[in-house]
Amino acid sequence: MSSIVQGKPEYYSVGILTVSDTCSRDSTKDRSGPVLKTLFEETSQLKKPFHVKTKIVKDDTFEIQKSVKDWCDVENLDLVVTTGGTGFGVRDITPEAVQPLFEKTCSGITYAMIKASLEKTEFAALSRPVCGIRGNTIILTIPGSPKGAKENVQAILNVLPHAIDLVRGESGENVHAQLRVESHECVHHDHKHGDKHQYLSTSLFGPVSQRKRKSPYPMITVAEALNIVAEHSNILSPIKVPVDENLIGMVLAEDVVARQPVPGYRASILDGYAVIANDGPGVYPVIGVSIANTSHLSTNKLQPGQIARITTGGPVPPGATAVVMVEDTTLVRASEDGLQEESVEIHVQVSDGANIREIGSDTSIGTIVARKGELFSAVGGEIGVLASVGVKEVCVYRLPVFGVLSTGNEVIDFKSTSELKYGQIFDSNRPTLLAIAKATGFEVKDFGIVSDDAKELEKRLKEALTQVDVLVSTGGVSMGELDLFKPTLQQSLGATIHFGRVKMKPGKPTTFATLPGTAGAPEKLIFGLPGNPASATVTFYLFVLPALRKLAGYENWNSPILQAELMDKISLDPRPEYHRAVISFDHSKGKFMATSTGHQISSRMLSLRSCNSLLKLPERTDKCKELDKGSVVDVILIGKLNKTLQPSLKSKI
Ligand SMILES: Nc1nc2c(c(=O)[nH]1)N[C@H]1C(S)=C(S)[C@@H](COP(=O)(O)OP(=O)(O)OC[C@H]3O[C@@H](n4cnc5c(N)ncnc54)[C@H](O)[C@@H]3O)O[C@H]1N2
Ligand code: MOO
Ligand SMILES: [Mg+2]
Repeated sequence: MSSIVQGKPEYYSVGILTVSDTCSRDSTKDRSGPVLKTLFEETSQLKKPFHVKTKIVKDDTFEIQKSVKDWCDVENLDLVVTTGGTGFGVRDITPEAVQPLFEKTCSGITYAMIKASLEKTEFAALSRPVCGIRGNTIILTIPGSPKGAKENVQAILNVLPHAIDLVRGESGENVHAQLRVESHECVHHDHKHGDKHQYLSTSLFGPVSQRKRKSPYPMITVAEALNIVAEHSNILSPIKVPVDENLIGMVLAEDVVARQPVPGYRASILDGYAVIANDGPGVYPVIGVSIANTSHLSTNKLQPGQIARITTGGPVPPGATAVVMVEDTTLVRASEDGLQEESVEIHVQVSDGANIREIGSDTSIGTIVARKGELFSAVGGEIGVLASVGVKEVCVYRLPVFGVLSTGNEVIDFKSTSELKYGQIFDSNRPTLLAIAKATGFEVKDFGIVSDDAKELEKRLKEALTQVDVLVSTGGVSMGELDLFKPTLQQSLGATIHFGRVKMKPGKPTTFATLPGTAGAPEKLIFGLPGNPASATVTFYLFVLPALRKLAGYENWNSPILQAELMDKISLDPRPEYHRAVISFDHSKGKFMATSTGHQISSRMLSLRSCNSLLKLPERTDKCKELDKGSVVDVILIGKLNKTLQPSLKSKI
């Protein structure tokens, strides 16, 4: 079987890094970045297209180095161009920050740029560009003025493609070989079924024989990954919405002040008689009625020696100073028809104000009834508070909309067929993530299943990204030749991948990227979760859900952590493990108890059945290979506490 498909890479990837304190504060001030972007993009019509991404950093050595290193080491861009910070100013440190990152210097390119600039102005002598190579990336540091920047790049534009080809390791022979293979259609035959899959992917991102055999993504810790996600999960802008049950799960973006008191009138707390407390016990005529709606108020101001019938919530008639409950009275005389009370005996002495809710005694005018940052919890009380003071609309942070997408040639919608062909598998990730969205109250859009085809994937990702704030894809993020998610993000979408591997089990190849929003829209967050079902679910809870909560303005965006005692011993994994478990509060012991959902292989969907928590287990060491029964571990609560556990239950879960 010839599965090797050749094809020259279709893009030159370029990162333009604007280095400027001013532009980092206000990106609209950046002129050289956009000028360079246009220059490269226009040039792309001449040869292979340049795919350009841009970023702005402060005049800060660490920030400059981090961005350049990410683009070289993680994203493997072909070219990194910094603009700014190459002059004689005190804050100009770009050459000093970048030069230590070079593995080779490119004095010819530096010379060509300076020479071209000097031909325009002698002040070009005051620029200090340095150019070099790191890994497979060429790095140029050029001036910050749009004119100077453009001249510098124009001076070397013709030689750049060839320079990049050489740095990529493409000898002339190689290029010819690629051209030869490109003229053939490259088709892989599935022997079992005779299906044809065109491996367009590999022709976009290079032949499988030249794939990386080590992941270029450093393995970062979960804490580091969470920090990166949090850094990019910026609260969305506020919107005005009606006060109703749809507010559940939203966070207030303003303080809300009561503009009317509760109660708005002096209200009775009991069913009984409005009295003048000083009158004391005795027999009194019932001169009127007040039931809980002013339209039924039929009493004038009470005079001493008079009482009025009243219901709970009824307005206390003027002149009355207290209410006596009906149980503390007896009927003395009824009307002739026997239907009405004419006089009643009051048996008790009450004090002034007894059983009356004064105006504003529950909520006075001017009280802050809800604070900015407050969450409309599932308990619902906050909505009732607003309704009680007649607030009809409030400003809340917009809830993020996220999209869900499964990838994989073998992944089949379980609703589309009941019979799988050899090698196929039902898509369990999408239904799981859609269900989590429902349970957590976030709006989700379903973008279906995409085959392992780079062009299809690119199309679907682009389409999805126009409709969502956060995109969650599963599958295709590891080391296989059809794992196209990362290269598609980087090379076709121009997204920045912030991490591509996390030290955790399950979820090692978890990927997080961002794409700048257009026309002032917020940055789009993109999560590439591993295809294995347990990995996709765990990483959604660990990384995506907190991000959604943070975008929605939650102050506590992480899932709650409890401590629980293990009901059985558990072997440890070489990676820190997020072990699916059921926890329950044991009232006799006064603590949470935890039991495993069984075999934890990442493909086993059943490890999530009944699961309400993830045990945070440490990585295995020579000293500690397992945790004994009775050990206490941190537990991330992801579900409800609705099970009572006995040890014997474990095998039945
Ligand atoms: N050489 C290496 N191979 C793998 C590594 C590695 O480090 N080096 N990592 C392994 C780990 S860990 C994981 S996790 C998986 C992640 O795989 P991908 O994200 O690339 O996902 P796929 O290859 O597309 O699929 C993996 C697995 O999951 C099944 N799958 C995919 N999507 C779904 C779905 N929607 N519903 C149900 N099942 C799904 C798919 O059929 C595969 O069996 O990579 C390891 N490999
Ligand atoms: O890290 Mo992978 O998610 O184990 O199976
Ligand atoms: Mg894979």
